Amino acid sequence: MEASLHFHGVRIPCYSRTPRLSHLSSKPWLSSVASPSRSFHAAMENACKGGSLRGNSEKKRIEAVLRGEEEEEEEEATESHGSDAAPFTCVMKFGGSSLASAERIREIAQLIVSFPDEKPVVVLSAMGKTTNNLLLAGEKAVSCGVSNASEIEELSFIKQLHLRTVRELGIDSSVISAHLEELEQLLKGIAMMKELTLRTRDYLVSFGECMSTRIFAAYLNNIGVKARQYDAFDIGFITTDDFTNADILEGTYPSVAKRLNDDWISDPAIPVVTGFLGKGSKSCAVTTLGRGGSDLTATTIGKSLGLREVQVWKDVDGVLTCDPSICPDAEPVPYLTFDEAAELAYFGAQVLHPQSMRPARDGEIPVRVKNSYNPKAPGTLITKTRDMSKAVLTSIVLKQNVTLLDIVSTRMLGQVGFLAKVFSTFEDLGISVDVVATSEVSLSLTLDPSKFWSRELIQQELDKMEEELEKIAFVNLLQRRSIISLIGNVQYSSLILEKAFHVLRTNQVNVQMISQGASKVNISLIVNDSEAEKCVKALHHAFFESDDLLVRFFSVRQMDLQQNSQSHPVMLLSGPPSCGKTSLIFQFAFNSAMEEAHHGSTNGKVMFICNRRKLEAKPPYLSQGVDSSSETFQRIQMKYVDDDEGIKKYFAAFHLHDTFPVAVVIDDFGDFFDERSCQERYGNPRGRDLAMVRTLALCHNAMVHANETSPCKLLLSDTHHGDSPRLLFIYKRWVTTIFTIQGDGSGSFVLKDYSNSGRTKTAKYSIALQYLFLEEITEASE
Ligand SMILES: Nc1ncnc2c1ncn2[C@@H]1O[C@H](COP(=O)(O)OP(=O)(O)O)[C@@H](O)[C@H]1O
Ligand SMILES: N[C@@H](CC(=O)OP(=O)(O)O)C(=O)O
Repeated sequence: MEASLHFHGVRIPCYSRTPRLSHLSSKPWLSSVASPSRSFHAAMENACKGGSLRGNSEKKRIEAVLRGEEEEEEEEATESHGSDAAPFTCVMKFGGSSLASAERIREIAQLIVSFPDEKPVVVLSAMGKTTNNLLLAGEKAVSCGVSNASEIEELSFIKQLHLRTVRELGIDSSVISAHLEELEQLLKGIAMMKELTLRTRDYLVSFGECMSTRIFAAYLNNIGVKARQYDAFDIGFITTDDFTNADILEGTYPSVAKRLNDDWISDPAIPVVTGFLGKGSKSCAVTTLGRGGSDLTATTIGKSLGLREVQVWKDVDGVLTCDPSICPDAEPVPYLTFDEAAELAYFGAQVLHPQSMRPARDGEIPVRVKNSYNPKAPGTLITKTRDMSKAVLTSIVLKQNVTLLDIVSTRMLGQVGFLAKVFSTFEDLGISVDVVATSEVSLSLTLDPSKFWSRELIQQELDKMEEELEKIAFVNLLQRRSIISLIGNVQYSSLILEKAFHVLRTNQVNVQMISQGASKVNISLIVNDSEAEKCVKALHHAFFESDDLLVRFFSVRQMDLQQNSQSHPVMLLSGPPSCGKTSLIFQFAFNSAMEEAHHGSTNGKVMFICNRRKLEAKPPYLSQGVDSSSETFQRIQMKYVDDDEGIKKYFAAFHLHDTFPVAVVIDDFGDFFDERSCQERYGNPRGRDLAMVRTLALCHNAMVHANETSPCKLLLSDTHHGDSPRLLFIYKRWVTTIFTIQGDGSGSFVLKDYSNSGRTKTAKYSIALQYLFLEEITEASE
């Protein structure tokens, strides 16, 4: 008899945040992508003297703003921000890695079309490595001389890439030819001026996004998907004037909403918007939002339109447990909160822009990080809250080349205002601080080496800072340090730290500073740069890669559930009566099913074989935090059998299955073998042993067969009544891993795993109030 466990499914949170358009303009705001004069003079005038904005419509708007007509426009825009018409459903942002060639552009266009229910706003970065090439070209132009500017290698790369792409996509090259010409003129201008100001640098890099969006919109139109290109600086992205690192200003939200909504209403077309770019509120020049800033463009549009979701399409399966270039085995993190994602990005994970979570958090717009190379992978969903009860460690992030500062007050203990003085010095010098640990008279902190990845702290700034601080304190500046951030549930900080310090001690690394932020999601450890990567690898291995079978018996955060090594296909859990074995193996089944769900498998099932009567009399206790309405339960198939024949039948037909379960769990395996009937069947006083051995051999063969196709584990539980597991000698032949349970005399139980060579892992747990409580996990050398 086979049955499925039926629980109520989890409802996916639905954010119905329809923008309200109460006051629709009858006069459509016609989009204008007219090119200004593309001459050298125009380019330099724009970049160097303050123009920087392409298009007459833009100039008119700026004049209107300067004439004080801005408020009226903002008011109108605010009204339009809140209407009931909802032309758009989501933002789809594609980074440079997703747009590296004509072939990739075709795939992305198909990907967009493959979601017929979505009405997206598309946000694009520059193609491939174009931004880097533009920056390099600009730097070379400073010193190469005007006559050589056209020959700059990176300019040729950019031209070749874009011209080849339009040719291969069958688009008229006129969509980008004016930009390519202007770009060359601009580089000549830089060569003539022999300088590259931050303002010019922003204007220079803006060509990347301006061209990619024009190509993409033209291609969509070519394949019959109506699209309209937008330069962000043309549709209301107003920023501070911090060139290379500008901040979005509040006025952006209503302006962008109005422009996109109005255009849609007058002439529906998929908007294709430049990521990364804005317009300085004072200078009216093109600004950029810091490297990787298209993510911020995407979430800003999401908030501005109150959309259901922002999708950020990358070249990885979501936010990973670590930078894959350091840990190739890094795994996707299925769920994150905005706080975790922001902390992760701020502390150096290149996958998201550090500021990009702010609009999403403010507007409560879920962000989904997906892989454009592998759209079926579930990716990472970032929301305001998630179930943290299961979360221990989410991800490990490394930020290198950090400066550590030890500051000790020169005055007596208890000096009032010491910290205030120190921080006002940083404020005066415009230096931002990352990690802080303090006592009343001393302070250790790290300085942000590159404010949002664009600005390096230069030696003069450090000297000045030292000089100022030495007026009130002894200062010790330590460079080339790294911050290792452990992002996770700081409620389990003792557990995290215990494990982390064990790893660091084993690797003979001394931690120079440690800080647990108020964010409740981050513990930062400071180590020497030279040791940092080694530490991160070891920590990642310990937290995410270790073959930690023991944790599978308890409620754990999804990411702790790494694929078990195939060296443990058959396992036995042996313990005394009433020690919670059924609960432990049920949790194991649940965790295996959950892992399948998070790996995106649709058909991964777990088979739970047991005696129905016994299960109903003593149902398993779930660990606290396991959601009993979870859809994961539907992946667990119950198979009720009465005796060993039932088990044998199941495994005898195992090879006939098209797909195999990811795990088979058998509760109270030994109890299925009745002494007397086995003796009669085999005509042998040791009939029961014989029956068990034969069934185990069958089980083992079935596992070997299944594992040739896909990973499949078998977990048996059995009861022992003494110090050693009953019939251990029989099991030993067929079972690869044995877990034993013993009472510890104080009401708790101790579960031991001997499978890690040289080390014994022990989990202490108890059963109270109908829950299974994991008290601690310890590891000791044998
Ligand atoms: N924790 C992490 N999770 C995912 N990716 C990371 C992480 N840390 C660093 N990365 C790197 O970030 C890259 C994805 O970001 P990015 O290159 O900016 O994508 P795109 O160009 O599509 O915007 C990945 O290729 C990966 O190498
Ligand atoms: N093109 C810009 C902006 C951006 O967001 O790029 P990407 O999404 O490819 O990281 C950069 O390289 O910084």
